[in-house]
Amino acid sequence: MSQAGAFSLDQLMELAGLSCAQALAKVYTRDAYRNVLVCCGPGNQGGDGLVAARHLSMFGYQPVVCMPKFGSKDIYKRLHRQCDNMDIPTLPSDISALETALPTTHVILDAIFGFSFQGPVRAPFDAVLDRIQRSGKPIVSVDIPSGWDVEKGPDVEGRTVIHPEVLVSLTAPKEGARGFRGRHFLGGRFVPR
Ligand SMILES: NC(=O)C1=CN([C@@H]2O[C@H](COP(=O)(O)OP(=O)(O)OC[C@H]3O[C@@H](n4cnc5c(N)ncnc54)[C@H](OP(=O)(O)O)[C@@H]3O)[C@@H](O)[C@H]2O)[C@@H](O)CC1
Repeated sequence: MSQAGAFSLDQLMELAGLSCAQALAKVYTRDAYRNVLVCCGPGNQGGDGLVAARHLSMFGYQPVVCMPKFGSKDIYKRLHRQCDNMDIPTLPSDISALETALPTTHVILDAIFGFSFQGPVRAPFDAVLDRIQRSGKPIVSVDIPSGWDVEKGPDVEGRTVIHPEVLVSLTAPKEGARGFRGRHFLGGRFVPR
């Protein structure tokens, strides 16, 4: 990871979010999948999601941000302000707003939990994972699908987990994603081969 240390968190997040937006755009064309619901968690992965929303907007998509709980770091506020400045809407934090948005959503970017997630899923994200997984919409997950154990993968008893069609691993695929059989991209290439 020595080369990753040469970048600031802002730069790492920018590269990660851009990779995610590019991967989504490669699989889901703007003409057929214009409405992208960008679901963000309270950690750095949520920051990746905010960056991706900005780039998706520049690519001609119509992203909507779902961020039911804001993390405390200043960087998330700055990234969210950039989305505001680009007129990218953010849903109200209640679950009914997400339920209302899902029928008109074409594709979901799952930027909820990354490698620091540890189960079981706590509110409000338990309901968020349930609704987006049950929506039947195609999902693109960032780094590790939300709800999956970063080492052991998706088979966690009694837990709703996201089953994406596309995964964008960042820097290197995580051990838990070994069994993933969908379309798999590697983004944020900060380390040597
Ligand atoms: N590191 C890097 O260089 C870079 C990393 N990058 C990206 O960041 C990701 C890792 O980011 P991270 O470490 O901030 O944590 P992440 O997984 O987003 O979220 C943790 C948050 O979730 C929460 N939470 C946890 N468990 C929970 C539960 N059971 N139920 C409910 N909530 C739970 C918990 O919040 P809290 O408990 O404080 O409310 C905590 O704050 C990584 O996968 C990659 O995508 C890129 O930006 C490039 C640079």
